Amino acid sequence: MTLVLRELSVEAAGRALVDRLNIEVEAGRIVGVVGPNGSGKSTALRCVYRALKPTSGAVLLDGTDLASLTLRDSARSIAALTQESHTELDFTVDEVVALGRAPHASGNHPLTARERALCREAMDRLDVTHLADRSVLTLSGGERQRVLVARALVQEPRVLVLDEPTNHLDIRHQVELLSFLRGSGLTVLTALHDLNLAAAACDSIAVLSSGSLVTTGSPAQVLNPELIRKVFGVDATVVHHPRTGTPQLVYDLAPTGTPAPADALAEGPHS
Ligand SMILES: Nc1ncnc2c1ncn2[C@@H]1O[C@H](COP(=O)(O)OP(=O)(O)OP(=O)(O)O)[C@@H](O)[C@H]1O
Repeated sequence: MTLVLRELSVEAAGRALVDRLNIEVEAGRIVGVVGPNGSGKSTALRCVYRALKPTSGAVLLDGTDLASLTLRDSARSIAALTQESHTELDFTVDEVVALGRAPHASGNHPLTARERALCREAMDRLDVTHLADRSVLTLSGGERQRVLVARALVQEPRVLVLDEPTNHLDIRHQVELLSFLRGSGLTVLTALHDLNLAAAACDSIAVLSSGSLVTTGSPAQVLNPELIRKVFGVDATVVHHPRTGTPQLVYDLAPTGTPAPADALAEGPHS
Protein backbone atom coordinates (compact mmCIF):
# COMPACT_ATOMS: atom_id res chain seq x y z
CA MET A 1 0.00 0.00 0.00
CA THR A 2 1.27 3.46 -0.84
CA LEU A 3 1.04 6.12 1.83
CA VAL A 4 1.02 9.78 0.83
CA LEU A 5 0.97 12.87 3.02
CA ARG A 6 -0.28 15.55 0.66
CA GLU A 7 0.08 19.24 1.52
CA LEU A 8 -0.53 18.27 5.14
CA SER A 9 -0.87 21.18 7.55
CA VAL A 10 -1.70 21.29 11.24
CA GLU A 11 -2.29 24.55 13.03
CA ALA A 12 -2.65 25.08 16.78
CA ALA A 13 -2.44 28.09 19.04
CA GLY A 14 -2.25 30.33 15.96
CA ARG A 15 0.83 28.72 14.40
CA ALA A 16 1.61 25.99 11.91
CA LEU A 17 3.02 22.93 13.66
CA VAL A 18 3.22 21.20 10.28
CA ASP A 19 3.20 23.26 7.13
CA ARG A 20 2.16 21.84 3.73
CA LEU A 21 4.10 18.64 4.17
CA ASN A 22 4.47 16.27 1.21
CA ILE A 23 5.87 12.80 1.88
CA GLU A 24 5.35 9.64 -0.17
CA VAL A 25 6.06 6.12 1.07
CA GLU A 26 5.90 3.62 -1.77
CA ALA A 27 4.51 0.17 -1.02
CA GLY A 28 6.99 -1.93 0.96
CA ARG A 29 9.40 0.96 1.51
CA ILE A 30 10.69 2.54 4.71
CA VAL A 31 10.74 6.30 5.03
CA GLY A 32 12.37 7.88 8.06
CA VAL A 33 11.25 11.26 9.38
CA VAL A 34 14.04 13.11 11.15
CA GLY A 35 14.41 16.61 12.54
CA PRO A 36 15.19 18.52 15.72
CA ASN A 37 12.95 18.43 18.80
CA GLY A 38 9.69 20.21 18.08
CA SER A 39 10.08 20.10 14.28
CA GLY A 40 6.67 18.44 13.80
CA LYS A 41 7.52 14.75 13.38
CA SER A 42 5.02 13.41 15.93
CA THR A 43 2.37 15.88 14.81
CA ALA A 44 2.62 14.65 11.20
CA LEU A 45 2.57 11.01 12.27
CA ARG A 46 -0.46 11.61 14.51
CA CYS A 47 -2.42 12.65 11.42
CA VAL A 48 -1.54 9.32 9.79
CA TYR A 49 -2.73 7.21 12.70
CA ARG A 50 -5.65 9.56 13.11
CA ALA A 51 -5.08 10.87 16.60
CA LEU A 52 -5.17 14.31 15.00
CA LYS A 53 -7.18 15.84 12.17
CA PRO A 54 -5.10 17.89 9.74
CA THR A 55 -6.15 21.52 9.39
CA SER A 56 -5.73 21.11 5.64
CA GLY A 57 -4.26 18.61 3.22
CA ALA A 58 -4.77 14.87 3.40
CA VAL A 59 -3.30 11.47 4.11
CA LEU A 60 -3.91 9.05 1.25
CA LEU A 61 -3.77 5.28 1.42
CA ASP A 62 -3.52 3.84 -2.09
CA GLY A 63 -5.13 7.09 -3.22
CA THR A 64 -8.02 6.97 -0.72
CA ASP A 65 -8.31 9.87 1.71
CA LEU A 66 -8.14 8.42 5.23
CA ALA A 67 -10.76 10.94 6.32
CA SER A 68 -13.29 9.03 4.19
CA LEU A 69 -12.66 5.77 6.10
CA THR A 70 -14.00 4.80 9.52
CA LEU A 71 -11.38 4.65 12.28
CA ARG A 72 -11.87 0.90 12.40
CA ASP A 73 -11.32 0.51 8.67
CA SER A 74 -8.10 2.51 8.74
CA ALA A 75 -6.92 0.52 11.79
CA ARG A 76 -7.22 -2.64 9.71
CA SER A 77 -4.58 -1.27 7.37
CA ILE A 78 -2.47 1.00 9.58
CA ALA A 79 -0.92 0.06 12.90
CA ALA A 80 0.92 2.59 15.02
CA LEU A 81 3.47 2.62 17.75
CA THR A 82 3.01 6.04 19.29
CA GLN A 83 4.42 8.26 21.99
CA GLU A 84 0.99 8.00 23.61
CA SER A 85 0.84 4.19 23.59
CA HIS A 86 -0.05 4.10 27.27
CA THR A 87 0.01 0.84 29.10
CA GLU A 88 -1.32 2.07 32.40
CA LEU A 89 -3.87 -0.68 32.81
CA ASP A 90 -2.97 -3.77 34.76
CA PHE A 91 -3.07 -6.12 31.74
CA THR A 92 -0.74 -9.01 31.14
CA VAL A 93 1.61 -8.92 28.17
CA ASP A 94 -0.48 -11.67 26.56
CA GLU A 95 -3.62 -9.54 26.87
CA VAL A 96 -1.98 -6.37 25.53
CA VAL A 97 -0.64 -8.18 22.46
CA ALA A 98 -4.06 -9.77 21.83
CA LEU A 99 -5.60 -6.26 21.81
CA GLY A 100 -3.93 -5.85 18.42
CA ARG A 101 -6.72 -8.01 16.99
CA ALA A 102 -9.42 -5.54 18.12
CA PRO A 103 -9.91 -3.85 14.72
CA HIS A 104 -10.56 -7.26 13.15
CA ALA A 105 -12.81 -8.71 15.86
CA SER A 106 -16.57 -8.77 15.57
CA GLY A 107 -18.10 -8.64 19.02
CA ASN A 108 -16.36 -10.03 22.05
CA HIS A 109 -15.26 -13.44 20.75
CA PRO A 110 -12.23 -15.29 22.04
CA LEU A 111 -9.25 -15.38 19.68
CA THR A 112 -9.28 -18.07 17.01
CA ALA A 113 -6.45 -20.64 16.82
CA ARG A 114 -4.96 -18.66 13.93
CA GLU A 115 -5.04 -15.43 15.93
CA ARG A 116 -3.41 -17.10 18.92
CA ALA A 117 -0.66 -18.40 16.63
CA LEU A 118 -0.22 -14.88 15.27
CA CYS A 119 0.21 -13.52 18.80
CA ARG A 120 2.75 -16.23 19.65
CA GLU A 121 4.72 -15.52 16.48
CA ALA A 122 4.81 -11.75 17.12
CA MET A 123 5.84 -12.29 20.75
CA ASP A 124 8.64 -14.64 19.67
CA ARG A 125 9.82 -12.19 17.05
CA LEU A 126 9.96 -9.36 19.56
CA ASP A 127 11.54 -11.55 22.23
CA VAL A 128 8.76 -11.07 24.80
CA THR A 129 7.37 -14.62 25.06
CA HIS A 130 9.02 -15.10 28.45
CA LEU A 131 7.06 -12.08 29.71
CA ALA A 132 3.63 -13.37 28.62
CA ASP A 133 2.08 -13.58 32.10
CA ARG A 134 3.69 -10.46 33.52
CA SER A 135 1.68 -7.29 34.12
CA VAL A 136 2.75 -4.61 31.65
CA LEU A 137 3.01 -2.26 34.63
CA THR A 138 6.08 -4.16 35.81
CA LEU A 139 8.03 -4.07 32.53
CA SER A 140 11.14 -2.06 31.78
CA GLY A 141 10.89 0.68 29.14
CA GLY A 142 12.47 -1.50 26.45
CA GLU A 143 10.36 -4.57 27.29
CA ARG A 144 7.20 -2.45 27.11
CA GLN A 145 8.24 -0.98 23.78
CA ARG A 146 8.77 -4.49 22.34
CA VAL A 147 5.35 -5.60 23.61
CA LEU A 148 3.78 -2.62 21.83
CA VAL A 149 5.54 -3.49 18.58
CA ALA A 150 4.26 -7.07 18.92
CA ARG A 151 0.74 -5.70 19.40
CA ALA A 152 1.11 -3.59 16.25
CA LEU A 153 2.23 -6.65 14.22
CA VAL A 154 -0.69 -8.74 15.47
CA GLN A 155 -2.93 -6.12 13.89
CA GLU A 156 -1.66 -7.50 10.53
CA PRO A 157 -1.29 -4.03 9.07
CA ARG A 158 -0.09 -3.19 5.59
CA VAL A 159 1.28 0.11 6.89
CA LEU A 160 3.23 0.72 10.09
CA VAL A 161 3.59 4.18 11.61
CA LEU A 162 6.25 4.29 14.28
CA ASP A 163 7.14 7.22 16.51
CA GLU A 164 10.65 6.65 17.83
CA PRO A 165 10.36 2.85 17.86
CA THR A 166 13.93 2.36 19.09
CA ASN A 167 13.29 4.45 22.24
CA HIS A 168 14.42 2.49 25.28
CA LEU A 169 15.70 -0.45 23.21
CA ASP A 170 19.18 -1.82 23.80
CA ILE A 171 21.39 -2.05 20.74
CA ARG A 172 20.55 -5.69 19.97
CA HIS A 173 16.83 -5.01 20.01
CA GLN A 174 17.29 -1.82 17.95
CA VAL A 175 19.17 -3.76 15.29
CA GLU A 176 16.68 -6.65 15.37
CA LEU A 177 13.68 -4.35 15.06
CA LEU A 178 15.09 -2.36 12.15
CA SER A 179 16.32 -5.53 10.41
CA PHE A 180 12.86 -7.01 10.77
CA LEU A 181 11.23 -3.87 9.34
CA ARG A 182 13.56 -3.98 6.34
CA GLY A 183 12.56 -7.52 5.49
CA SER A 184 8.88 -7.18 6.38
CA GLY A 185 7.46 -5.91 3.09
CA LEU A 186 5.38 -3.44 5.11
CA THR A 187 5.03 0.19 4.13
CA VAL A 188 6.73 1.99 7.02
CA LEU A 189 6.79 5.63 8.08
CA THR A 190 8.94 6.10 11.16
CA ALA A 191 10.22 9.04 13.17
CA LEU A 192 13.80 8.43 14.28
CA HIS A 193 16.24 10.56 16.25
CA ASP A 194 19.26 8.43 15.46
CA LEU A 195 20.40 9.57 12.02
CA ASN A 196 22.79 6.64 11.66
CA LEU A 197 20.05 4.11 12.32
CA ALA A 198 17.86 6.02 9.87
CA ALA A 199 20.62 5.85 7.23
CA ALA A 200 21.03 2.12 7.76
CA ALA A 201 17.35 1.21 7.83
CA CYS A 202 15.48 3.63 5.59
CA ASP A 203 15.09 3.74 1.81
CA SER A 204 14.45 7.43 2.06
CA ILE A 205 14.70 10.15 4.70
CA ALA A 206 12.46 13.20 5.09
CA VAL A 207 14.06 16.03 7.05
CA LEU A 208 11.77 18.39 8.95
CA SER A 209 12.59 21.73 10.50
CA SER A 210 10.02 24.05 12.11
CA GLY A 211 7.14 22.06 10.64
CA SER A 212 8.38 22.20 7.04
CA LEU A 213 10.06 19.65 4.84
CA VAL A 214 13.66 20.75 4.28
CA THR A 215 14.54 17.93 1.92
CA THR A 216 13.82 14.31 1.16
CA GLY A 217 15.89 11.67 -0.58
CA SER A 218 18.08 8.62 -0.09
CA PRO A 219 20.31 8.62 3.01
CA ALA A 220 23.31 9.32 0.76
CA GLN A 221 21.57 12.36 -0.74
CA VAL A 222 20.29 13.75 2.53
CA LEU A 223 22.94 13.12 5.17
CA ASN A 224 25.63 15.62 4.32
CA PRO A 225 27.56 17.91 6.70
CA GLU A 226 26.00 21.12 5.33
CA LEU A 227 22.47 19.89 5.95
CA ILE A 228 23.28 18.53 9.41
CA ARG A 229 24.82 21.86 10.37
CA LYS A 230 21.91 23.86 8.93
CA VAL A 231 19.12 21.77 10.45
CA PHE A 232 20.63 20.48 13.69
CA GLY A 233 23.37 23.06 14.35
CA VAL A 234 25.93 20.29 14.74
CA ASP A 235 29.23 19.63 12.96
CA ALA A 236 29.56 16.14 11.61
CA THR A 237 31.77 14.14 9.28
CA VAL A 238 30.27 11.57 6.92
CA VAL A 239 32.02 8.21 6.70
CA HIS A 240 30.87 5.15 4.79
CA HIS A 241 30.25 1.66 6.08
CA PRO A 242 33.15 -0.41 4.70
CA ARG A 243 30.88 -3.24 3.51
CA THR A 244 27.52 -1.63 2.66
CA GLY A 245 28.68 1.89 1.78
CA THR A 246 25.86 3.30 3.95
CA PRO A 247 26.69 6.87 5.05
CA GLN A 248 27.21 7.25 8.78
CA LEU A 249 27.76 10.45 10.73
CA VAL A 250 30.54 11.01 13.21
CA TYR A 251 29.75 14.05 15.33
CA ASP A 252 32.35 16.63 16.27
CA LEU A 253 32.16 17.41 19.98
CA ALA A 254 33.49 20.73 21.26
CA PRO A 255 37.20 20.40 22.15
CA THR A 256 37.90 19.15 25.69
CA GLY A 257 38.07 22.02 28.13
CA THR A 258 35.64 24.21 26.21
CA PRO A 259 33.14 25.47 28.78
CA ALA A 260 29.54 24.39 28.30
CA PRO A 261 27.36 27.43 27.43
CA ALA A 262 25.87 27.61 30.97
CA ASP A 263 29.38 27.66 32.53
CA ALA A 264 30.52 30.29 30.07
CA LEU A 265 27.62 32.54 31.08
CA ALA A 266 28.27 32.02 34.79
CA GLU A 267 31.92 32.99 34.33
CA GLY A 268 31.08 36.03 32.22
CA PRO A 269 31.07 38.88 34.81
CA HIS A 270 34.22 37.64 36.57
CA SER A 271 36.50 37.23 33.58
N1 LIG B 1 -1.71 20.74 20.91
C1 LIG B 1 -0.67 21.57 20.72
N2 LIG B 1 -0.83 22.89 20.93
C2 LIG B 1 0.22 23.74 20.74
N3 LIG B 1 1.43 23.35 20.33
C3 LIG B 1 1.63 22.04 20.13
C4 LIG B 1 0.59 21.07 20.30
N4 LIG B 1 1.09 19.84 20.01
C5 LIG B 1 2.38 20.05 19.67
N5 LIG B 1 2.70 21.35 19.75
C6 LIG B 1 4.01 21.96 19.40
O1 LIG B 1 4.26 21.63 18.03
C7 LIG B 1 5.65 21.49 17.81
C8 LIG B 1 5.91 20.16 17.13
O2 LIG B 1 5.73 19.13 18.07
P1 LIG B 1 6.02 17.60 17.71
O3 LIG B 1 5.71 16.80 18.94
O4 LIG B 1 5.32 17.26 16.46
O5 LIG B 1 7.60 17.66 17.45
P2 LIG B 1 8.62 16.46 17.23
O6 LIG B 1 9.39 16.80 16.00
O7 LIG B 1 7.94 15.15 17.28
O8 LIG B 1 9.55 16.68 18.51
P3 LIG B 1 10.42 15.66 19.43
O9 LIG B 1 11.67 15.35 18.63
O10 LIG B 1 10.75 16.53 20.62
O11 LIG B 1 9.59 14.48 19.76
C9 LIG B 1 6.32 21.64 19.17
O12 LIG B 1 6.80 22.96 19.28
C10 LIG B 1 5.19 21.39 20.16
O13 LIG B 1 5.41 22.09 21.37
